Amino acid sequence: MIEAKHLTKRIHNRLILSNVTHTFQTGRFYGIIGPNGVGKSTLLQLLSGAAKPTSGEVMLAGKPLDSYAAKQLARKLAVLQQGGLPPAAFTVREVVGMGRYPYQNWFGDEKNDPAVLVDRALEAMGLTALQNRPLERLSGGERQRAALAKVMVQEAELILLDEPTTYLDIGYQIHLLDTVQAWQRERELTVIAVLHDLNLAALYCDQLLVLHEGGLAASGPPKEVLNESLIRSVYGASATIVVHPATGVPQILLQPGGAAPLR
Ligand SMILES: Nc1ncnc2c1ncn2[C@@H]1O[C@H](COP(=O)(O)OP(=O)(O)OP(=O)(O)O)[C@@H](O)[C@H]1O
Repeated sequence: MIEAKHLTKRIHNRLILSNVTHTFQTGRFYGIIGPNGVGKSTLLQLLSGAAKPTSGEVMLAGKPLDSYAAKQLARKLAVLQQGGLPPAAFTVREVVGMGRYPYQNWFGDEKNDPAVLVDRALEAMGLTALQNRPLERLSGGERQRAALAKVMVQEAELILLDEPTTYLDIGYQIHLLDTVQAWQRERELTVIAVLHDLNLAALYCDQLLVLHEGGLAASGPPKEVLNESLIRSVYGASATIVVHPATGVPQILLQPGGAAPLR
């Protein structure tokens, strides 16, 4: 369980987040949604410890986040950064193997051979054939899949994903989220993902948190949270909500010409 307690974040004296409080329960899939620049990545950075709140605190398994040593924290939580991995000369296999660093000693060795784990993650992400190719010679989507494979081998119980479907075509978007969901359910992981695609968010998340004007505008299951007036007030867009015929979750049909002037 991870708790955001009264988190406030100012950047260069500008208030980005104000008094955000939420408890993320173990074994659930959360989506953080909201318009561009509202503070979704900032909230994820506060939850991962990559940034410090101006006030408030994050509690992980009942202890303040900053009481964890770096490697200890990396065994508990893994992060997929926005934009994934930079192009680099390391091979896909080497980069995915780097996800094991929290378990390695000074010499880069660990007790058990991680090769099987790396093989499994490469296979799950459809990267087996590309494993010896340097990252700099992959497409954006392939690099994004490598980034997720690296997160998988980290074997953390809390997974923070910042726009994980960026660069992916619709086939790989579904494949990636299916993989994350199967893995989350099998191991009772907690997943917190920043998602822009509200339809994907409704399909995969148990709970949605809607950020608007520095705070939580709404939170709850997609069926309770996603409605036409929320889409209009938060995004300034006109939408029609329909019920997905197979899953029963809300899906959004956008209406051309229905946008408010840019904020
Ligand atoms: N290092 C920084 N210096 C100055 N402003 C920053 C910095 N990092 C973020 N911000 C500002 O903080 C606000 C929140 O940024 P954040 O990246 O959290 O938004 P977001 O909701 O994830 O946006 P997007 O959907 O566009 O990715 C933005 O207005 C951004 O310009």
